[in-house]
Amino acid sequence: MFSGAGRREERCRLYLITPPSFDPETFRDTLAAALDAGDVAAVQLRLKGVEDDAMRRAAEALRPVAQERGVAFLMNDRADLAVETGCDGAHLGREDGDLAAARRLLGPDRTLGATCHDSRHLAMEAAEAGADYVAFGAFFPTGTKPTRHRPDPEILTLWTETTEIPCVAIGGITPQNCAPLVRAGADFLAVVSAVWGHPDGAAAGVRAMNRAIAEALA
Ligand SMILES: Cc1ncc(COP(=O)(O)OP(=O)(O)O)c(N)n1
Ligand SMILES: Cc1nc(C(=O)O)sc1CCOP(=O)(O)O
Ligand SMILES: [Mg+2]
Repeated sequence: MFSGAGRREERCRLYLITPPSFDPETFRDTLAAALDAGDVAAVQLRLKGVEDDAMRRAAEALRPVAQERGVAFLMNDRADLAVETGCDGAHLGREDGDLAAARRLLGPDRTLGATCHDSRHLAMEAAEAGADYVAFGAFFPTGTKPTRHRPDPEILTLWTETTEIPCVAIGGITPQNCAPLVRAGADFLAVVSAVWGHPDGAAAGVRAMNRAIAEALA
């Protein structure tokens, strides 16, 4: 999905991150409905401040829903748990351990993603350490988590012009504001609220994001 420098896709795809809290058994159906509604490249399991067993249970419930549909399933923060629970990869931030060590743990075939805030320097270091994609953000204010960095969309253009490693844009992205990021070259848009918080449900959220991406590229 993300792996393989030199194989960037010519389109921009949706990357879903799970809501801040949910019941895995109930959320399984919500996730299935969202993934059946349109094009989604990846799902990230992001649960903060919970025990490892809660992450394991959530992965066990949700991973098959994604993988059965050909959607990559990534674990946030933890490369070790990603391997243990059969995830397709892990996303690590600056506080989540050494990227090169995570690369070794994940092996060559699983995906490694890295948070790079507003810094091309961090992104270049991440790519050198073996990241399959780099994530820039937060592009817009978000209520999902506190953020300190506000990159200009131009960072996406500068990145895509100079490297083959795909880039993810994140932070406050909605159907209404995503066009500049898509046009600047984001390979993926990562969202939480735009889909799980959509007033007409998550499936409508996926359809709205897909439509907005397509319109931005038309
Ligand atoms: C795709 C993607 N990009 C950025 C993040 C943020 O990671 P991090 O900085 O480690 O913050 P937390 O998500 O762990 O709170 C992400 N998770 N996914
Ligand atoms: C998990 C996360 N990381 C960010 C970063 O800037 O690194 S912003 C963010 C939250 C994204 O949620 P929403 O789509 O609801 O704004
Ligand atoms: Mg993290």
